[in-house]
Amino acid sequence: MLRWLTAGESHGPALVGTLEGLPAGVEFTSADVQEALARRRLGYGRGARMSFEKDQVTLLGGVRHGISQGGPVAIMVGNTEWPKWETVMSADPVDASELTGARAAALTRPRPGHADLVGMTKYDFDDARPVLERASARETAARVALGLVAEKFLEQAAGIRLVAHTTQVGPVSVPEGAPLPPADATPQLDEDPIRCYHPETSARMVAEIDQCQSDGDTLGGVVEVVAYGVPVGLGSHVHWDRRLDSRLAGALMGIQAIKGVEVGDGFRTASRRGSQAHDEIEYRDGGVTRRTNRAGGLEGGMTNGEPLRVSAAMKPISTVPRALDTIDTESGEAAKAIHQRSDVCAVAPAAVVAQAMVALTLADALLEKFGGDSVGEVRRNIEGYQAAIPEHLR
Ligand SMILES: Cc1cc2nc3c(=O)[nH]c(=O)nc-3n(C[C@H](O)[C@H](O)[C@H](O)COP(=O)(O)O)c2cc1C
Ligand SMILES: C=C(O[C@@H]1CC(C(=O)O)=C[C@@H](OP(=O)(O)O)[C@H]1O)C(=O)O
Repeated sequence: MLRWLTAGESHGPALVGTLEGLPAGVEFTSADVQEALARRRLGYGRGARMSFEKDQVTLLGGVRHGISQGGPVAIMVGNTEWPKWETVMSADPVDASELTGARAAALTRPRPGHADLVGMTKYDFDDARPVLERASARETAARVALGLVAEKFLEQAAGIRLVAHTTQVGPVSVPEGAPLPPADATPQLDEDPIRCYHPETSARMVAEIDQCQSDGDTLGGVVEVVAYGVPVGLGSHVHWDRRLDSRLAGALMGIQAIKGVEVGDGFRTASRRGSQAHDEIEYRDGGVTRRTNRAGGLEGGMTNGEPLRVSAAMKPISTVPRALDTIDTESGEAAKAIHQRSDVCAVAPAAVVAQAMVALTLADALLEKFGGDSVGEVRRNIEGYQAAIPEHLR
């Protein structure tokens, strides 16, 4: 079983991620983690904070000389902006006279679409700061760090490769039937800053973001994660919480601002007839295959050997520059929501986060099916299982 936890606040000194249950022998370095974090920062529509703040990676435990040791992996993602926030976000008590300036003032105009108002009520705060600090998607940096480790494990133990792409920004979508990005795809971000791998659509998405920004508004969209080389039989049909589709949906819905998840063609299959919705099975090129992959590689809650495809729909960024109506919790009057700066569209970084969550979920399912305390043992277990599948069913 693989477990993961994160801790830390948006303007705290660092985020920390812990991954427990990772076998020994997974090769990765702090440079690999740093690279994954850099991918999460990029993407057209990100706000000013991304340009000056830097992530500083420290591998705190569970890895030695670039190889996992079997113990919990702990990764710290330091925040270079911490000195500016040291007093406001100090863990230890500070003298009230030290708390000065706009950052120290209580935030009493909760922003619609954020956790601010409900969090203040639920946790009994008269300031939204403690709520927004933890609700912020800055936390996804820790998940991406852990997801990179899970991805290395998947590739080294099972040859599984993941790629994530943007399929929709606001009303602009990649055309139906466009080819999936291949396993080794890396977008040229100067040509495709939205990570959609479809140049013509990418340009339209960028134009849509520009228009939205000049209108003082924000955008959401849809991302898809594809996993290639997943063995048959991860997950199970026997119980609801063992179905891999249910676990993937939960993992993706756990990302800030994700409001819907689709497996394969998802909602589109609801409008089709059965003959146009399912994937007929055939022998081709000496093996069993599906003629189409509308199911996204999952049947009965189990992987079927076809590329796994899961999509997540992101709502538009909640902090709208053309400030939305709210209330002031201190004065009890109507007010305009606070807006300092924010992303206009964060769909491209959400693709990187979605990839991390799918990697962690698949790594957990792989270990559940095959077990093993080292990468070599997991690999041998997969090979043994595959060798026992009758030839005419492979
Ligand atoms: C990668 C990423 C970046 C985000 N950046 C912002 C942002 O700059 N401003 C903002 O208001 N919301 C941003 N969000 C979304 C908020 O965190 C989210 O809307 C908020 O937590 C409430 O959403 P919920 O109701 O799904 O929790 C971002 C989300 C993600 C995944
Ligand atoms: C810092 C990150 O994203 C932040 C997520 C976020 C939010 O409300 O979720 C709001 C923005 O921060 P701020 O409100 O301080 O400008 C983003 O920059 C990050 O992804 O590393």
